Amino acid sequence: MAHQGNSNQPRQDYLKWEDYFMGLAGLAAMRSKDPVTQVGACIVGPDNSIVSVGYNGMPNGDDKSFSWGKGFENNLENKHLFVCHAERNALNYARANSTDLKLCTMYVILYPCNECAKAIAQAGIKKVVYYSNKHEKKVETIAARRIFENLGISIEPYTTPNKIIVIDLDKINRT
Ligand SMILES: O=c1ccn([C@H]2C[C@H](O)[C@@H](COP(=O)(O)O)O2)c(=O)[nH]1
Ligand SMILES: [Zn+2]
Repeated sequence: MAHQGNSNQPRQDYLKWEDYFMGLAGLAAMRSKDPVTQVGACIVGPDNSIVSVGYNGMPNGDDKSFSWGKGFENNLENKHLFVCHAERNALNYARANSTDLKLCTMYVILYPCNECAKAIAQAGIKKVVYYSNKHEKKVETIAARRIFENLGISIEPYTTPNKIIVIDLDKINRT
């Protein structure tokens, strides 16, 4: 029997495309400084090329002038009025590179809010795959769903059972 390392067969447990793209969105989310909800988005071209990634963060990464709090009576102490959403950051980066997004798909960790849904629609993206819908009862999410439905933008949950993707950087040294 051939030693595994000498096999002439391709690996079978390689990362499938959907897992790769959602994994990249998850990796981008790990850059977020939001203490509660870290969101990442990955925009993918029709040829499976990575067009852009983004995550939620304060404008220009300024964490000193803005609070990451929420639930404060004074809305100006809450993060929500200030934080730039992952989807918008990914769209802005793609636009800065003049990419036509019409045939692209967006993979995103959280179901987009209404503002992101509008930006996705304006960019011409026709397919969105999301991981969590933990804010599904919020009016922003309900409005987003209406935008997607009315404009015929496909919004699908990520269904792959692969919820944990381990990145073992040192594996290369053991094989
Ligand atoms: O479409 C969206 C919606 C939300 N976000 C970001 C904005 C905030 O940083 C968090 C939400 O915080 P909660 O504590 O869960 O209210 O998610 C986003 O990037 N994209
Ligand atoms: Zn949003």
